[in-house]
Formats: sequence, structure tokens, C-alpha cells
Amino acid sequence: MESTPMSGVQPKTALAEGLDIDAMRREQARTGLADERIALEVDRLNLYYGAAQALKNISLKIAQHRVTAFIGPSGCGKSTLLRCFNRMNDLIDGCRIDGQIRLHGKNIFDRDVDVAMLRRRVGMVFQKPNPFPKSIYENVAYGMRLAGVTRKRDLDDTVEWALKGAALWDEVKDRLDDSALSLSGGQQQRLVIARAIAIQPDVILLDEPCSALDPISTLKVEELINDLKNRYTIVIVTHNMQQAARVSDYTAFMYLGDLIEYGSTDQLFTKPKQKQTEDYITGRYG
Ligand SMILES: Nc1ncnc2c1ncn2[C@@H]1O[C@H](COP(=O)(O)OP(=O)(O)OP(=O)(O)O)[C@@H](O)[C@H]1O
Repeated sequence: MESTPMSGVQPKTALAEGLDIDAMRREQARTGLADERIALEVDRLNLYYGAAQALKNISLKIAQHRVTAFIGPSGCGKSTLLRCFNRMNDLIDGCRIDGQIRLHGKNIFDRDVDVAMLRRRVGMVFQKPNPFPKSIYENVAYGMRLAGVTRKRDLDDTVEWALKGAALWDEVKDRLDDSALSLSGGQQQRLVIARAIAIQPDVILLDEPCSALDPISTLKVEELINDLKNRYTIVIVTHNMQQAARVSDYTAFMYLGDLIEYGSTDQLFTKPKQKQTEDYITGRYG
């Protein structure tokens, strides 16, 4: 499914031809995970914070170049599961994990996995924009410098490419040396996304990326997510069910550390199979 004729179609062209690009994309997703390439595979994953079990025997597959959303009430384990994908939980004292997560077939918990390299392949964007107190340019160039890129021309090209990819270039191209902290919250969040894509990861993890943003910035980030999924596998945690319905192809509903239901976003929101899912999406609890 990676290089379907659809994936190269620009929304404007499709609209000009009277095509409903979103409906077509959703139709693709409706074909189900069985037809997708799989980027990440979670296999019987259990996670404990001390004695408390936060994830209970989770198994699910994340489709490549699709957006997968994790939803569920506060404390159900969405962020914990997201953080597993680039082993951010390694940093938490007392956190214990069993089971596997395979990234393109390789278990990320294997001893020979270089965690710094894993985090380059699996980038993360947090709830609150967290640019470094450096210039706009240096924020985006940072990861490349760490990776050993020194030629100014290469850095310039990638900074421009990443800022364009994050739909921020036009707003900042004349002020690249200004502090990143001078940008608005929505611009900062897109800058952080540019920083993430500059090192060309396979997967981008988004942990409630819009919760600190106003509605217009939220819309821009949602449009960006839709654009980026042609090139990256995206996993997003969101409290906002409308957002999950708008941006994702697949949705996982979690409750108290269990994966209750997982399927295409259309199916989960229109014909949930589990009563708990239905109660949650209709606002009966959570
Ligand atoms: N660092 C930690 N140490 C101990 N317990 C933790 C830690 N982080 C999370 N937990 C616990 O693990 C459970 C799952 O938390 P998590 O943050 O993953 O849930 P969530 O669904 O993302 O919640 P929210 O929507 O409120 O962000 C909760 O009971 C939480 O208290």
C-alpha cells in the first residue's frame, strides 16, 4: 500500500477534479490492517511502574505511512504505550517491561539495539512545544549536527526542506536567526515537528500535540499530520475524539491499561464492536 496512486496526489489537484481525497484515503484504510505494510508490531507487551501495571498484555500492529490514534480516558496508558516506541520509559526508575515491540521486524528491546539510533528513527513531539533556546535555524539543524553534518550548504538545504515540510517556511524564512522562543505556540509546535523530520525518522510520535494550541494552530498541525503521513508513520495520542476521527486512519481505544478495541477509525467511531468503546465515544464516561 506504500506507493498507491493515491499517495502522490496533491489535495488541491484532487479537489480541482472533484475528488474527495479524504474519503478516498479512508476507503483505503477501510481495507484493514491485513492489507497494510506494518511498521511497528506490539506483541504481548506488559509494563509496570513499580508494582502497578500500566499496560496489560497489549498486542497491536501499526500500519506504515498511516496515522494511528490512541484514545481513552486519562490514565489508561496511552502516553505510556507511545513512549515505549522509542524507549523513553527506559529513563523512568522502577519501570519494567516484558513482551516485544518490533520496528520493521526488529525487537527494539534487544540488547544490541542502539537507543540513540532508535530515537533517530522514531522521533517524538510532546504536548507542550519544547524548542531549544536557540535560533529557529539551529533548532532544526541540531539533529543533523549531532549526526555529524557540518557542511553549511547541506545544513541550509535540510533546514529549508524540513521547515517547508512542517508548513512553517513561509512564516520564518526571513527570520531564521531569531530565537525560536519568539515564535507563537503554534509556530513553535510546527518548529518542533520540523526538528523531528529534519533527521528523516521512520516514525513520528505525537503526544497530544495540539492540547496547548488555539483552534487555528490546531487546524494547521492537523493539516500537517495529513501531509506528513505520505512519508512517515505517525502515532498520535489525543484526548480529543474529534481530532482522532479527523486525522487518523486507525484508532486504538484503551481503558485501564487494556487495549479494548482497535480498528479503522471509521469503523471504531461509527460501528464500535465493544460496549465500552461505544460508551466512551458517546461521552458516557471518561
Ligand atoms: N513515571 C510514572 N511513574 C509511575 N506511574 C506512572 C508514571 N507515568 C504514568 N504512570 C501511571 O501509569 C498509568 C498510565 O499513565 P499514562 O500517562 O500512560 O496515561 P494516559 O492515558 O496517557 O493519561 P493522560 O491522558 O492523563 O495523559 C497511570 O495510572 C499513571 O498514573
